[in-house]
Amino acid sequence: MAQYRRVSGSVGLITLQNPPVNALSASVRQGIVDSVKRALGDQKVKSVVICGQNGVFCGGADIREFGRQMSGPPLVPMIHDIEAANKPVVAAIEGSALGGGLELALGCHYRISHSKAKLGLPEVTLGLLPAAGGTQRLPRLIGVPAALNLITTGRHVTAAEALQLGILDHVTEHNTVDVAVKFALSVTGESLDGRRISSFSCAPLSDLDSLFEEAMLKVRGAARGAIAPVACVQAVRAAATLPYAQGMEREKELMATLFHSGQARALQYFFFAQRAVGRWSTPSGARWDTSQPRPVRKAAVIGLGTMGRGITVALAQAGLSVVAVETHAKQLMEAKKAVPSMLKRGAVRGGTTIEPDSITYSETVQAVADVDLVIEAVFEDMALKEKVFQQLSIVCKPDTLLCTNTSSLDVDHLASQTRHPELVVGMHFFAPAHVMKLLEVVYGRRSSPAAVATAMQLGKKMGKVSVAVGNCRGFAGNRMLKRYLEQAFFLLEEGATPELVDRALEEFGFPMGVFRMSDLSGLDVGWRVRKADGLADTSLTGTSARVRQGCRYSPLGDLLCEHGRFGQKTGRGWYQYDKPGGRVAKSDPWLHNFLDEYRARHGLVPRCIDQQEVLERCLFVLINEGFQILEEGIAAGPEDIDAIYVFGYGWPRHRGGPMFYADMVGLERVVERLERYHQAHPNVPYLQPSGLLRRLVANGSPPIHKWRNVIKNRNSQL
Ligand SMILES: CCCCCC/C=C/CC(=O)SCCNC(=O)CCNC(=O)[C@H](O)C(C)(C)COP(=O)(O)OP(=O)(O)OC[C@H]1O[C@@H](n2cnc3c(N)ncnc32)[C@H](O)[C@@H]1OP(=O)(O)O
Repeated sequence: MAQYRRVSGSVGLITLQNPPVNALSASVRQGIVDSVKRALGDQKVKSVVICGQNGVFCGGADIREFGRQMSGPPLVPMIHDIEAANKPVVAAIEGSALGGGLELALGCHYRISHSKAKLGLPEVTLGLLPAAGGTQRLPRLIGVPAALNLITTGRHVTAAEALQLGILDHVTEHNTVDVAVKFALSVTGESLDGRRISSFSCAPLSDLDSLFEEAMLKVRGAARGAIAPVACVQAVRAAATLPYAQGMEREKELMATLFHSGQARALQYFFFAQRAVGRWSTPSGARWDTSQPRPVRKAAVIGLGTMGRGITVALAQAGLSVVAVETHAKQLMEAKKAVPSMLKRGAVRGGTTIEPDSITYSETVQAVADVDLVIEAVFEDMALKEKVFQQLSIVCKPDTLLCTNTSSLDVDHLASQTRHPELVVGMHFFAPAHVMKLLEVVYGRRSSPAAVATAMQLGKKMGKVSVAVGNCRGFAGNRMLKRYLEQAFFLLEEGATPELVDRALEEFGFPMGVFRMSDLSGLDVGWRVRKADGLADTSLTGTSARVRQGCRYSPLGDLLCEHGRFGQKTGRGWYQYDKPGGRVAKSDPWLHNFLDEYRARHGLVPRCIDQQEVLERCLFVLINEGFQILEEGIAAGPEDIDAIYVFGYGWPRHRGGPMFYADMVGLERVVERLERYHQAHPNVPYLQPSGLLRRLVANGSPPIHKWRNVIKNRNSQL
């Protein structure tokens, strides 16, 4: 709703009231319409101020209303009537003016903002465009290039930048509503002719066609198949080339195609999913709202390889004082050079400064005696990690939280090496650790609720999306990835090429297909893990070469490594590169020959494989593992898995995440295809639909937001 009152004798003050962000729900829109009518009809009122309660102007349209039957007054005529008013209307912006909130402000005659406010049109991130006149008013106000940038990226700008761009008329450090009321009094009676943005023309540009061509190329390149950025460019083009009324028609048309699209549904689901992962819970009953995080002021990182350096930077950027430990003198020396320059680059990007003395370096573990939390990031070797945890348990304060950055090893086993296993959790970062948004927080059997809460909160402080997951081989992300990789190898055995598989996945929206990705991260990484697991044994011949533990196995990756092909670093992998460290993947005749010979050796007759099979085999098996993970309680809900895949593995956000994608495709279809592939490949057990997936189908395939009920019912019967 909106509250209306008269202040300072002649100013009608309209306050939007819909906590927490004063989103423009039906009742808020009705409140605005009623209040504006009242203010304009009251002779004592000479000017109007619109603000939001609790220090937030408006977070935009109420996203929760989108999937439902829309009711209440529509935004476009509401904003039109404000702009057409014959009394000055001033927007008093505090906190955020986003989406429909900024569009409302653009309909006002003046905009005054607090210096700490953020403004933007983030609709594109929800699969939409600013359809309440935003695409037509903003270019008229600030020019086409700047408006294109804001509308196609959805980025939030500070009040200072908004003032510079011309979005704001004034920025204040004081009480914004008081300043706006005084300002409203001062402009009473002045002409509003030059204040209605819809009456402006866009500033002329010499070569409009090439500007829009370039913009289109840029968004298509970055969008990976997302349709909203393209529609945003088309709508801004309408602003630049058509009169306002026709531009508004075009905006409406384009919005109509986006509003009910699967991409908009996916992106809006993902908006809430990201926030849902913060409300974590574990099967033992620990929860985000009942667990108290411990304060962490000083942290340590053990091991300054690539991951350790990134983690050190992330901690320092979060304002912690960090002890960085590396026992190898050469590695320590290199880290001492690399970390400050990573910090410097980060500071340039983020416009911040980090005190270089917030990091101290040491060659001995003894240096961590007084820290609140340690993150171990040594080489992925259990014996080495065991030793580090034994040492830490002796050296650290008894209440120091001990975390491991392992990507797959057993957190419970590491906890058992310490005196306080309840203080041990996994903090699985993704490379580069100071850049990637994802953090898997892995709780062990004995991890205390406070330990989980502390790691989750520290992740948030570092700007990460922290997802709590249980302890199992590979946790959630890598466990699912293993199934995806296996299928990709099997497809090569059956006749596919790396190029075909990668093209299918890239057209789906992944930034890189599985083989290009493996070349980038290094084929030796997986080889080492498979060797440690006793899988990589290329001395086996005949049928046993392609079977391990009774299941189908492909030694293709192991064979490539034996040929010294580790990917980009060696200049050869699934593709060839112009030199070791080269980045541009080129098709490699050697590899195709190698695949032909391999198939012939094993009596495999290559067949034609289409993109649909690639997607179904690779993605459905990954999704199936996701259901298994949900069933086992390793992840608490589908949102956790989706956040992991979007933030850590390049799953295209406009497809919502693997679990949302399964919901979109239809669970029956996923089961049907998995069963078919399992029949064709009976020695691949992971193609068999998981129990939870089958149960959901048996329960009528409820929508994704109801899956937790099915999981809960199952667990309560155990
Ligand atoms: C057919 C024609 C139809 C025309 C329709 C007109 C279209 C208009 C387009 C829009 O306006 S779309 C909405 C655009 N706005 C946004 O994208 C802003 C989204 N919100 C944010 O970015 C942030 O929430 C914030 C405003 C910057 C605040 O951030 P903060 O970190 O302080 O809090 P959060 O944890 O993010 O949010 C708190 C709480 O509020 C919920 N929420 C936030 N914004 C909205 C919203 N616009 N609608 C509904 N709910 C919103 C958020 O989900 C959190 O609740 P939860 O329970 O924890 O999920």
